[in-house]
Amino acid sequence: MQNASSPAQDRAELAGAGRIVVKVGSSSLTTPDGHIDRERIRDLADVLAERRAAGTEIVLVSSGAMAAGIGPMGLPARPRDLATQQAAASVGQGLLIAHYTRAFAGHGLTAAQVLLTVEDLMRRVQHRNARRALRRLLDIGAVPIINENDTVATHEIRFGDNDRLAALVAHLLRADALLLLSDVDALYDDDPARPGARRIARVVDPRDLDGVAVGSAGRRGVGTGGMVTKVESARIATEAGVPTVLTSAANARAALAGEQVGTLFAAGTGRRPSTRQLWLAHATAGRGSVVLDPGAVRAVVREHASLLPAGVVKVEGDFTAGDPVDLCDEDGRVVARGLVNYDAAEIPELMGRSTRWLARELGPEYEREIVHRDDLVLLSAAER
Ligand SMILES: Nc1ncnc2c1ncn2[C@@H]1O[C@H](COP(=O)(O)OP(=O)(O)O)[C@@H](O)[C@H]1O
Ligand SMILES: N[C@@H](CCC(=O)OP(=O)(O)O)C(=O)O
Repeated sequence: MQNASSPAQDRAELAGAGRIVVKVGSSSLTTPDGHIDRERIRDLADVLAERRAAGTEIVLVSSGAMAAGIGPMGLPARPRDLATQQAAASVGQGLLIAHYTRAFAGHGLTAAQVLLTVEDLMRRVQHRNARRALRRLLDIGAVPIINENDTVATHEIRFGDNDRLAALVAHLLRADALLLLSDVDALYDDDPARPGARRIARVVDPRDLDGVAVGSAGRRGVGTGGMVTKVESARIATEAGVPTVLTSAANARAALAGEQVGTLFAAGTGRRPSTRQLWLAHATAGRGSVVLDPGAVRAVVREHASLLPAGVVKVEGDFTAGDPVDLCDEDGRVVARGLVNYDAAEIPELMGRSTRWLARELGPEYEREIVHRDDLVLLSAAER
């Protein structure tokens, strides 16, 4: 995606933004022994309230639930098993919101907890619900504080990290900017702990990151995705037209003022993809795959057609209808991802058959596509 703006213009967009999504990581909110760092929460609320008072709508995506549950539950470290993680998040989330509520109330602002699941952004009806509720909260002047609903999320159905969730929320709400706050002041070209690592001030094209050592979570061990998910988040947001700044929580005020801190990822200028397409492309993994013959690859990639049973030659994996699956060519390259309309076990019987034949022999419900074009996104390999 092209971008012709200058560094100063990009920063000015942040300074003048009318609606900003701010994401803050666990490492910036909790102490090493697994408790909430009250001072950091107060500092963050001060900065955001200042900006709110200047008329900007603020949506906060806050991590830290699980990290904040570690101390109160008497755990020695971040738990490894899912059930204890869910329990810790449940304990920590309540405490986190209590602290935010108090800190924002000090500025006359109402904090509002919003817990989202993958389904809330994926499915059409829930998606509209989520957007309507968030918009209403902004209308009444509240500060929505979003987190993933960790207590009910399992490995199979979760965003997994709030960096990408924040980008999807920025897209959902058509935000003017996304601010990612971490414990590191910028993206560096190498692990920032290494001598000689240099700050990257501006990223205009994904190719600007060629050769950059984008590493995983920091030493504290409470963050989840490290720089990988932050860079991915910035990619999702900028593809959706939302400029993104990555910096430390300590630099939040300067970043919001448009100062040249952290790393700025400039927004693309292409057509905005749907949240569903963004989600499919960036936040899901295929639960299996279907292999397409060359004609079907052409139809899907070049003509943006739905995938019909006639073009499928093979099925792999054990998915059920509604799951994301990879669409591969006969050389095994993934060309697209989509939400499948059949269980894996049903497809062999349908492969190579025309929809008309299927409807006549098996009934009208078999006239449906394997993947409908609205539920399908091309992946970069196909677009090259
Ligand atoms: N190239 C890089 N530039 C900056 N930080 C990096 C890089 N590679 C890895 N990191 C690490 O990523 C960490 C931030 O990720 P994480 O711990 O998940 O934070 P958060 O809890 O804020 O989401 C930093 O503390 C840093 O050690
Ligand atoms: N939803 C999880 C946070 C997941 C996450 O992305 O954490 P982080 O990498 O610290 O932003 C929690 O509140 O514990």
